[in-house]
Amino acid sequence: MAISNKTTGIRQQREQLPIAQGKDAIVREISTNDVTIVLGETGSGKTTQIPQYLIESNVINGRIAVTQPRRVAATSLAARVSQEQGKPLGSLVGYSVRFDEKSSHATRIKYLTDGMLLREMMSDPLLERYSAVIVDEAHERTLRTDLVLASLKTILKTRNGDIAKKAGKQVGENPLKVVVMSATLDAEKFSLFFDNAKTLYVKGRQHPVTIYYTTTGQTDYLDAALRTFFQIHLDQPPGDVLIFLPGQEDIENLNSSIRTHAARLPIGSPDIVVRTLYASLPNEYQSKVFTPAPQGVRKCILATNIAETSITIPGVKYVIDTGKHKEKRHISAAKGRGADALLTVDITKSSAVQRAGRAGREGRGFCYRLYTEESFNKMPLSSEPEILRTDLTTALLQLKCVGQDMEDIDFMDRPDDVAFHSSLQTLLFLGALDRHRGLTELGRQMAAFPLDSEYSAIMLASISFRCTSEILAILSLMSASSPLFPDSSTEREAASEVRAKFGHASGDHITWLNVMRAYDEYGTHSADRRAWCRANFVSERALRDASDIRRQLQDMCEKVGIDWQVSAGQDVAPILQSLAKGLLLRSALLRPDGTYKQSFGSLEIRIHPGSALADRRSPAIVYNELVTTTRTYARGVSAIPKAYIASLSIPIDAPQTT
Ligand SMILES: Nc1ncnc2c1ncn2[C@@H]1O[C@H](COP(=O)(O)OP(=O)(O)OP(=O)(O)O)[C@@H](O)[C@H]1O
Repeated sequence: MAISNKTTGIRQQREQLPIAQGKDAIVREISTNDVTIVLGETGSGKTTQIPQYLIESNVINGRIAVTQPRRVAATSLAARVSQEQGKPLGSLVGYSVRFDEKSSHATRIKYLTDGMLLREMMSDPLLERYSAVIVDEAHERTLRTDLVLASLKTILKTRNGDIAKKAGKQVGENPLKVVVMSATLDAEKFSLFFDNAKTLYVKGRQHPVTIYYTTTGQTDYLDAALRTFFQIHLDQPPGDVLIFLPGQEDIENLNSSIRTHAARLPIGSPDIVVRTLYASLPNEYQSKVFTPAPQGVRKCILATNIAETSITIPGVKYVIDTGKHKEKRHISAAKGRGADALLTVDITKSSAVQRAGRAGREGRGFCYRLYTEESFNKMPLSSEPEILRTDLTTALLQLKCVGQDMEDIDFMDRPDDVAFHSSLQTLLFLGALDRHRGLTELGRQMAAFPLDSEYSAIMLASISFRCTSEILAILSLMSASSPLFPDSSTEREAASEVRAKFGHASGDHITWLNVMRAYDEYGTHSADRRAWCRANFVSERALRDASDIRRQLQDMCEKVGIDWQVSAGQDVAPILQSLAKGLLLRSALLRPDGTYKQSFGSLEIRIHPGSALADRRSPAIVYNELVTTTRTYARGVSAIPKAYIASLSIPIDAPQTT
């Protein structure tokens, strides 16, 4: 029968993974140590197998959390492991990512983003609902991974160590096991951080991956990727191709070049289907990359580094690695607020190894590195931890809510004082902390929403300004994964004419609200809505995504007793007041030359050309974000009365310590 064949097939696959040989040793070590570091080659079976071994061998009788830096990894791993267990997704094996969860009381293995685990700590500071936490892909050192690692170190002391003893609790009553995993981490550093934790090495990879390098450096990585893809397509046996590119724009460009070239191939050449995968693509589109191509068709997946770790895309035999990725860097201003810059930079050795590891998961694989072997050898092992180059405001607030102070926490790498101080000021200004750095009731309410602190502050301000319905629509669009107005250059002119009817003199936020209102009124029939979006050059994806997010925020409001239906009608003043409450530290004043200067910082800013306010001179503005390319641009901009800024007393000095 088909089902039992499938089950036998999966069982055999599990048994053939390199990790299967070390199963007993792994189980034994984890059962005897509080913390274990597991280092094993990509594809050896760490992420899918270790949680199952721990459950199957009864070493862990409670629940296991397995963290992932990215949501697509969490959801696809949960799907795979429930299939291996022969159980529906959300029963024995589940997942939890922001705005999406599939788990139940029966769930024993939960794959979740590290951000979601931090969120769970707010209601369960010692993570007592878990008997084991597995931190996967720890080499990535995302901000949240570092926060999870630091928190686990504190939790271990309470649940397993001295503090439990002192509190009169029997040590071992509900001890926690921690496993830290990766294919490419600096095991010694992690082991030292966890008081000389035991390191296990899983030997061997399932299938060999042959690596090719270019003989000279490539100046145009898009052109090189295009040529390499067609060489594979025309000369190599069947197998899907995964191409790593820095960002969405490159993905879209290469997508259209591949389509154009494919149309010109000689008759009889195999067909090509192109799929894309990047963070701002909504879930349902992301999961399309996992659907097999029809027989005889070669699938080409264009992805950013979100496909770099943890995931297995069935069918992928060839990987093309451009050697580039985008990295967010926080540029600190000499005084006050800085800006985030998204830069295209060379990848690290860890990334190169992980990328190659996406081939060879089901059979022999091939990786074409579009750089020289010498460049590879010169790459640093891993990138600078995110905690050293990012804004810390929301992290700081979350830690406060679980009773931890960033100053007292033992981090693997400590953020510098400037970044720390600027985040403290933001929280003080938003009213989340008092002058003694104590958490306020408002701060606790802010942290309860899965939004950045500034956005939560806007949300809570809307209650007193009586415009929660409108603010929820705006915040949902601000949190949606793709932009409302896609910037396709071919349609730019036509688009701007049509969109003008939604435009509002105050700027982008009310313009977005107008679009969402029109979309809401247009009815619920999905074909009609799609046609309406196309005719108006707005992204249906963004609106659908925003509608989902709004529904979840509405549910959360209901849970905490906020009436989300309160509306300001056509009056925009309360909406702008609420926005200003959260965004005032992101405000700027017009200068005579038409540029802007931050009100609480020293950066010179221009309004992004895609903004509704691009051609206007508004005396004072607030913005969602700053993006630095050759210049610094404000995106998501609204004009506000200058008096809002002047009237505020900003506690700009260092907060007092007690
Ligand atoms: N969705 C899937 N479809 C088919 N095979 C899969 C799938 N997920 C995993 N596998 C198989 O299981 C193997 C082990 O995957 P797993 O994610 O556990 O490896 P890993 O050691 O954690 O690797 P990495 O560090 O690259 O994440 C893969 O190489 C592949 O053969």
